[in-house]
Amino acid sequence: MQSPAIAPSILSANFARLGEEVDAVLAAGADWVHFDVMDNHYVPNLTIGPMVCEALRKHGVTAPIDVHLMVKPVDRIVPDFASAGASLISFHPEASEHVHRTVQLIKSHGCQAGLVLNPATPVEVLDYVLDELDLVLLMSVNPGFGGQAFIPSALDKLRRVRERIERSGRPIRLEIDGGVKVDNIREIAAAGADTFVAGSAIFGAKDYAEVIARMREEIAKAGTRQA
Ligand SMILES: O=C(CO)[C@@H](O)[C@H](O)COP(=O)(O)O
Ligand SMILES: [Co+2]
Repeated sequence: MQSPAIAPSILSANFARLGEEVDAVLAAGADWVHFDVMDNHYVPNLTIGPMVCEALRKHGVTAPIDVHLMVKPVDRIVPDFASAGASLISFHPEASEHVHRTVQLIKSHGCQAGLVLNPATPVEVLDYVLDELDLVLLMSVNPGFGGQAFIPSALDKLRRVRERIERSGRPIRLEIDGGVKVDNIREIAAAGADTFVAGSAIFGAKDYAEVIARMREEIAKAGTRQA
């Protein structure tokens, strides 16, 4: 398993002060910046694009930017995000005509590639592409909005994907996204996640550092219990 990474979703940040919000959350101990891209077509919401990613890089953000594409079609926006400074680019298989080709496209632009599984997308979608991936992102809410409740069936799905990753023998990250809080992150980590997106739980708190520290403590407890 990879070392735990906490990736605050900027969907819940104050967009009027985005640069400061990202600086604050990284200073508070976050590892990555989770960047939710929505197109009002694949999902019923509209957010931010490559220009905002580039603006964060120009602002001085050096942490990995974890781009979660909820757009259809996917391929034509990939090069723009790569040039804008994305570190990882993940997409939903339902939004790509040719999943394997999109993975290769992302990697050919120098980014790490992830595939995102919606709550009702079966894990078998990974069967012929897992060996090409750097990350699997499991949605524990339906994509489109922050602040939704964690769907409990994601725990069993995490275990099933974790088994597949272990069998592959490759250092593939397993990321969970949606409804992650201090009070459920231990169970989520014990089920096999190593990368944790949290939007409302972090940006909705007064003290970002305190929430991130408590999340890390809970993740560490899951590790102790597994050992
Ligand atoms: O991709 C998405 C929603 O589609 C997420 O990244 C959310 O933004 C996570 O928000 P919380 O559930 O943690 O508030
Ligand atoms: Co997301």
